[in-house]
Amino acid sequence: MSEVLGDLYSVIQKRLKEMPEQSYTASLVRKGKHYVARKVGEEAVEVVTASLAEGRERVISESADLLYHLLVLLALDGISLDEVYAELRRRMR
Ligand SMILES: N=c1c2ncn([C@@H]3O[C@H](COP(=O)(O)OP(=O)(O)OP(=O)(O)O)[C@@H](O)[C@H]3O)c2ncn1[C@@H]1O[C@H](COP(=O)(O)O)[C@@H](O)[C@H]1O
Repeated sequence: MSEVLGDLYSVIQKRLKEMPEQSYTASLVRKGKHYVARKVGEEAVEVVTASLAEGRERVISESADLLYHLLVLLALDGISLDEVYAELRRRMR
């Protein structure tokens, strides 16, 4: 699981560096950090809606969207996944 997130984060970092024309990540980031942050909020709401009313396949799909957009926001903030994992580890009891 964490390996998938780490691999995706690496791809996102590469897209931010190279900003290829056909990349969704690059097109998202060109719209600005406020736009990316708003997308994270929208995707979170979509997870909630799916969980309450749309069934497990939708929850899985919307959760993937949320994780992807969160990783883009973290990358824009220069926050590594290791920092987030370390915080989770610190809280673990
Ligand atoms: N994991 C994802 C991923 N998850 C979701 N999405 C995109 O997020 C969008 C979410 O759908 P929405 O309806 O909310 O948004 P939209 O209307 O398409 O777009 P907006 O105009 O609202 O931004 C879809 O366009 C999805 O394609 C993703 N786009 C890319 N990736 C991965 O990110 C990496 C880099 O991708 P590129 O930047 O496209 O090369 C690759 O490994 C991709 O597989």
